[in-house]
Amino acid sequence: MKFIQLYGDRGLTIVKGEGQYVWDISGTKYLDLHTGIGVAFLGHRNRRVIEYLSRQMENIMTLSTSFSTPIRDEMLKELDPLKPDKMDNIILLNSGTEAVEAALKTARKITGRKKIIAFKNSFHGRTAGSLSVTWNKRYREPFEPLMSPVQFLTYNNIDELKNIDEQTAAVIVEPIQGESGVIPANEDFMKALREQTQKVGALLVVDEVQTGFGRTGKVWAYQHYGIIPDLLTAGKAIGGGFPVSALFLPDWIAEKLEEGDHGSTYGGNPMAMAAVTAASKVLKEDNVVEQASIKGEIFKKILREKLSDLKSVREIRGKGLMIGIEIRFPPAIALKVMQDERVLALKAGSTVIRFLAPYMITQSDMEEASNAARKGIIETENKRAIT
Ligand SMILES: Cc1ncc(COP(=O)(O)O)c(C=O)c1O
Repeated sequence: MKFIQLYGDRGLTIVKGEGQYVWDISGTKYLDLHTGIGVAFLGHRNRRVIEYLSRQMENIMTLSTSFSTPIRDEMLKELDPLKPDKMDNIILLNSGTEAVEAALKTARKITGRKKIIAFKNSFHGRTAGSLSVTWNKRYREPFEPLMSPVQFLTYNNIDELKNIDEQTAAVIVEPIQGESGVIPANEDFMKALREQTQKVGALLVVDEVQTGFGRTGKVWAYQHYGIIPDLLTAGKAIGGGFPVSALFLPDWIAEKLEEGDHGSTYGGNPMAMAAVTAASKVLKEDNVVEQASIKGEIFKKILREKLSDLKSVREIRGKGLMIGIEIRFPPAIALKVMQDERVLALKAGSTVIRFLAPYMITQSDMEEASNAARKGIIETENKRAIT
């Protein structure tokens, strides 16, 4: 049997993770700012998550949501203070792309309209619906025709928002575009987007699969913008390492959904609910959101101190602990050098080194990551013969 490699192979065999670190098979320790593409924001093997998952495993591991079970009530109670504004309802699924599918289907059903608007450079997943609203043609075109009509507008361009009209069911937006290069939305743009969607009766879906659950220094990244969306998708960090995603909805939308409108065999399984319960407790008890905000500023400052003199560094940006270093070249060489220096990071877009750091990252970790990035970028410059 062979394993089909659909992601680039990093050439490492990892055998253990703890907090912000992972170890390879030879016992070498790495600072992990890759975190399974942003999943381990609460650290590897978070104690609370292990405690809740272990306890749940002793009771029951699988149960259809047709049956109630105590962990569901506990999860709802723990999530309540964290829920997005006015969104009292949740549908649990298993991956980010599934949450996006659920959002798009819900928008079409609620509005009775077909057209979806997304943005250039967006990434929302790789199943048919979410792929339809993902910008990169390389991911999308081999599988067309997909869901339609879909129109892509320019991110952060207020003029183009006039394309959102009475035919539009929903607009889906990442508050910070993650996969395409850690690109934050502007506040004016998000406000205008909220205004225009409200004006024409289109739903505003914020895709917070990557930005959500504290990473950007707010529980939800839309909270940086003084707006309230209609639907919110979450994934990655919300299960503390366990695969789970969610669609959050307000009453007025949830009331219109009926049995059979959506579903998933594994969605809302007891293990996932135990994981979300534990993750929600950690977020509150450990002041994760505040830590992400403060540490993000420190990390950016250290990165700027260590990297700003390099000719190929264009910008260091991001919110909280979602940080990108834009360079003038593809980041592959730099990422390899960093890995050799025992720091794992990931690429975003075609020229960005991305850090999705866990909240327990320390200042000395940040120094180490910045030093590794410096070495990686200098090596890239040398190989490209920049003077
Ligand atoms: C904003 C956003 N939406 C959706 C997805 C898809 O999530 P998943 O890979 O869990 O399906 C991602 C994954 O990176 C993402 O960043």
